[in-house]
Amino acid sequence: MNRIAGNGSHSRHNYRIFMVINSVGYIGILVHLALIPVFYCLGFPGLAFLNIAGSVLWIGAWSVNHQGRYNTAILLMTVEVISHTLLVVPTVGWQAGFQYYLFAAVPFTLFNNRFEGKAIIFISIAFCMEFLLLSIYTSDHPPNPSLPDNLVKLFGRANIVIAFTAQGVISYYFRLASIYLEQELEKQAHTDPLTGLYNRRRMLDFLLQQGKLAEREQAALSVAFVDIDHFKKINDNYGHGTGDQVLREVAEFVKRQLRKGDTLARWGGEEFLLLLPHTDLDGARVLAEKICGTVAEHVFQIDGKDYSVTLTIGLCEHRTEHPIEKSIKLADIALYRGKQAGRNRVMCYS
Ligand SMILES: Nc1nc2c(ncn2[C@@H]2O[C@H](COP(=O)(O)OP(=O)(O)OP(=O)(O)O)[C@@H](O)[C@H]2O)c(=O)[nH]1
Repeated sequence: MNRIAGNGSHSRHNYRIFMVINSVGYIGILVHLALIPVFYCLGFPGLAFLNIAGSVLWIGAWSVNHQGRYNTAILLMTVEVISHTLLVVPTVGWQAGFQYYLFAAVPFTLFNNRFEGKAIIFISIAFCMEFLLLSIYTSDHPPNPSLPDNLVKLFGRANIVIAFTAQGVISYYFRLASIYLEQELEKQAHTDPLTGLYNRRRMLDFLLQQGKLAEREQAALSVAFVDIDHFKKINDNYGHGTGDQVLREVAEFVKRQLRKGDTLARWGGEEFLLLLPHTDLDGARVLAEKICGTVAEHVFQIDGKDYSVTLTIGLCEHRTEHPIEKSIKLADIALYRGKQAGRNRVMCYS
């Protein structure tokens, strides 16, 4: 179980499971506690006792949920709903509507990630069979004669409202979970997992967008390749893990020096691409010099050891009569020339 121990908090993945059990748990506890005196006063001590047992199970489920034992909580709640409806519906009658809780129980059990495939189908069919059997054996019978008609109607309507509320709570958290997963997938498709920067695919979208915008507004736009010098040596001398960490640290360090509208992406390997809207070549050069200088002076601390790196930056101002792909190529040529000229420098394409 993926629980963050110690402070009673739950990992984001399990948070929704925790919340749905917690919310449904409050409903279950309140309803069962409220029904104890009701059934007792109506002369059904057996049903009052059943609600005491039900309350104990719901409180138990609520409590184990707070300990991070979500599957146990779901199991306790499911057992309670099945046995409770099985005993109450034949006693008070179909019209009192206690069978509606079986509808909410089906999606609820699907939250239990221990159940898969066949188990889910079996459990769903079991709920359906119970509902059908209760319908066959009780729906044609009049309500229990010891219960006043008005009370049976009140039970029937209250149970519909409560079962719908429980269903709503469960659906709401299902929805949150699926929205969260969609966002996660989208983020993963656009993000470089090592540095957390945009990946090449997303950067291409930005480049095309900004290229069109620059053309429409006749605004300046610059692109720059930022490349770590002799990065292979870092890998060879200190290992791939340190190389990864250097990549992360450099990415973070460069990102901190950018303006809000600038975009930095990992283009591949030890190479980053920088997109600078509303920036002409002079402005881009000033920024690139600053980045180059600060990185060269900075000491990166990784696992208690000091590392220094330098960058070579190849710059190009985008000309709107060309496609943006051409500017990327020209910035790459500038980078190559910078490397040839001795590295640790900014080279502009001219
Ligand atoms: N640790 C790590 N290394 C990577 C990653 N991606 C690429 N590399 C390494 O980066 C190195 C790039 O080497 P080269 O292309 O020769 O460039 P360089 O050593 O930086 O030399 P110059 O760019 O010419 O200064 C290779 O050794 C790749 O294996 C990565 O994600 N993590």
